[in-house]
Amino acid sequence: MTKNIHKFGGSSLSSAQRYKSVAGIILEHTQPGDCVVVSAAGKTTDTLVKLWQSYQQQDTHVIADILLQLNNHQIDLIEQLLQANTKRNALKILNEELSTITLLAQTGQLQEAQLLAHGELWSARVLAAYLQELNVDACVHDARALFTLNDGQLLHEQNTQQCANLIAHNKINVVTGFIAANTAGDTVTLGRNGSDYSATLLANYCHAKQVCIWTDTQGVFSTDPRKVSKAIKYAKVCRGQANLLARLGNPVLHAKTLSPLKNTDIKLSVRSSFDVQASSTDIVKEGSAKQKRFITTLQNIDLLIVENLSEGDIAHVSQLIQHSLHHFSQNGETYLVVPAISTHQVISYFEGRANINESSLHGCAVIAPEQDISKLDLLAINLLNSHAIEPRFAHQDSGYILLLTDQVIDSDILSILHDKLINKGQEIALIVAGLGNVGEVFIEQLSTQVERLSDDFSIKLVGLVRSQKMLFNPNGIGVSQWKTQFQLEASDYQNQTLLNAIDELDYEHKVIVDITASEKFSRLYPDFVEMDCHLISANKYAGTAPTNWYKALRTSISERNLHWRYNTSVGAGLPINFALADLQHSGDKITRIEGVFSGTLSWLCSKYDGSIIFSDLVLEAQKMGFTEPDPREDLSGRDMQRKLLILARELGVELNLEDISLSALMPDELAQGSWDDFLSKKSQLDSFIQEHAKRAKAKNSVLRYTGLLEIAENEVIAKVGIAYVLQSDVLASLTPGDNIFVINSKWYSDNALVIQGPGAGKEVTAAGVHSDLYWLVQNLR
Ligand SMILES: NC(=O)c1ccc[n+]([C@@H]2O[C@H](COP(=O)([O-])OP(=O)(O)OC[C@H]3O[C@@H](n4cnc5c(N)ncnc54)[C@H](O)[C@@H]3O)[C@@H](O)[C@H]2O)c1
Ligand SMILES: N[C@@H](CCO)C(=O)O
Repeated sequence: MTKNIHKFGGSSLSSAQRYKSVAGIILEHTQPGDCVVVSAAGKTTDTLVKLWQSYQQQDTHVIADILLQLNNHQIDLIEQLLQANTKRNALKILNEELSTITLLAQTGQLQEAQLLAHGELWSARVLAAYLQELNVDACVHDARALFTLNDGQLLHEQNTQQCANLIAHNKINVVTGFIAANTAGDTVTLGRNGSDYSATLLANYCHAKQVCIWTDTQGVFSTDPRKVSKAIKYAKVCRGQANLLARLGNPVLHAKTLSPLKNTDIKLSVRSSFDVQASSTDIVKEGSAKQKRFITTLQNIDLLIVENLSEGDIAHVSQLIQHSLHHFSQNGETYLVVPAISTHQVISYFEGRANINESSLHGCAVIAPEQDISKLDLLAINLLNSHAIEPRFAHQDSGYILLLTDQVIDSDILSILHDKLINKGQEIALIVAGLGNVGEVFIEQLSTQVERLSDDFSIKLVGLVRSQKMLFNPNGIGVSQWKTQFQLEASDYQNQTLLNAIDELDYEHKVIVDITASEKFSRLYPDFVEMDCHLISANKYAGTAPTNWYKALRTSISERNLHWRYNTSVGAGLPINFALADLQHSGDKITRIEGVFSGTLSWLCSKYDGSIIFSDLVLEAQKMGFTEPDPREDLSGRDMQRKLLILARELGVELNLEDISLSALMPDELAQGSWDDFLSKKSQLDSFIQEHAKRAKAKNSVLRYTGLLEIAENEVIAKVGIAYVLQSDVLASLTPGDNIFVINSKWYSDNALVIQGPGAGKEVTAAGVHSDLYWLVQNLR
């Protein structure tokens, strides 16, 4: 049974490498019976159109050149993808076909649709053959045997039957997009972007569950992401809005692509074949997704007034000019928005019923939930006016505003409009993992923060995650009663359950706040990023992961325009990362950071004077919420080593943890075993500390634990460890629990910049996580 239809466009098949990637996607995402619809490879259709034009002009030289170009491109693909007999066969057929085209061109018998059909025939054949070489049971279908039209109308019943007869249930069916046949058996095309249409038609005829359009964008965005970097990718868009978008200038989907889905449950997804891990946009039935805000631009259009415009006219004209059309009524007149290039054709079609009302217009359309339209209309006009753009024609209708102007809406204006019209009122879903010392306080402080940020965004807490249990409610969890709700409703935690729940969220933005101390949880970051989640981490594991993993994470975060904030991973709430970033942005070069970067070790060393045994102080620090869940992470120096690595990476220094030398503040053998094992041997720690304190005292010094990062031209020194500091040293009189960062740079060379203050503690850390949330939201504005 056919469950899924996958469609790959020309850009997804533009080279042998791209074919290989597509084959990889097919291997992973299809099952026997599924169909794979393909467009012509790369720019093949454009080249075939040029060939047709040259044929009409009888330009034999150009015809020969283009044929050579097509031949070379196909040979290149076949040579790189196929082997032995399959390759020889494919080359032979290609040679025969190109000879036939040459002959038909010479004898004046070339037919346009039949010529254009070659693009899809070639790509389907090569892909199917390549799949067979990979031992995939694949067959190829010429869609002219599946889709028949009579006088431009698809014969749905007949086509359903043809698909039932021909689509193989035990193979992967590779189907040519774009082409069909008429009742006489002649080739016809389904128009530009016809392959998307082929895919949804096929889904309808085969009663498939889902169509996936694999393309070169990651989905449907609030506006063109190439022009506006803050464009928001939506996880779900309902069909009504998708349809409106298609008619009002969004190039990702076309109105006719959506038509076969009407009155069906077929899900349509748009995803990137270039970034397979990126999440999709799903086009879902009305009511299954929230209404979103979009802005599209229009260029070079004419506005016609048409008498007695019927749905049949719209269908005919769209077919005629190969373009989605939008029409509306205003003051008793019916208007039709037409690409200026096609106006002449449209006017002739209407035989006197259509007149040009306005010509050579540009402009934009804002699509939004019904209740927002009036206020956005006014705001949009004011914004355009303030940039000296006076709309020549304006129309407000159900769910959209159309503003037609003399000037092109360039990316600068589009960004401003997007900021003010689309970026307001967005919803942010917050998932908080780790409800320990810091996590609890973070949630206690959350309602006041949500209120403070509510001017721009509506923030909803939708997920709470502990190591064993999780509570997830896409509509929001009551912040004040989260504990009771968690006790009553939390279910067992599993990574996949959490990932599925996040994937289903229909929010403009998703933020994972990781306040766990779990390495395992940090390993999910790439999955979160693939689902377009922003990250806030108090957890230090991702920031100190091996360089390759860390860099790959950073790359995919930046490719998706996401944010990752982790200020509390060093110095708790102290603004250390801000300061370093600021110095670097202002052209400074940091050469050295020295100090105490552990709240726990600062507190322990400053408090220890021999009157209370050291291990009791450790237990007290643990109780106060200073230590890591296992305080040996602090005592071993590992936690401070992590912080030094995070600082180094902030400064662009490529290090791994093992590059930072470390001496522990405890005997090595205490690192083994459970926390209880440690407690049973804690006297060893006490003797160890006693011994060091004695040695320090003998040198008129005190025991401290310090870190140093020194960045010279050819050398980086990075170390954390025990230090004996003179009584007169600033570190000797450090307030217990304080961190100190002594920063030297080009500008702070003799007199260092010093940042000092509490470096651990649940309140300051929770506040630091809120600061990260605040700045993340500012970045989204
Ligand atoms: N305490 C501080 O002063 C401070 C300061 C800066 C940064 N941090 C960092 O904040 C994080 C939390 O510190 P804390 O003091 O609140 O620790 P904590 O041990 O009190 O809390 C951590 C919580 O995370 C939960 N958890 C563990 N594994 C999990 C998983 N896989 N999924 C979901 N939840 C999981 C635990 O059950 C626990 O409730 C740590 O990474 C720590 O390094 C703490
Ligand atoms: N355990 C850590 C918490 C802050 O990262 C410390 O004491 O510094």
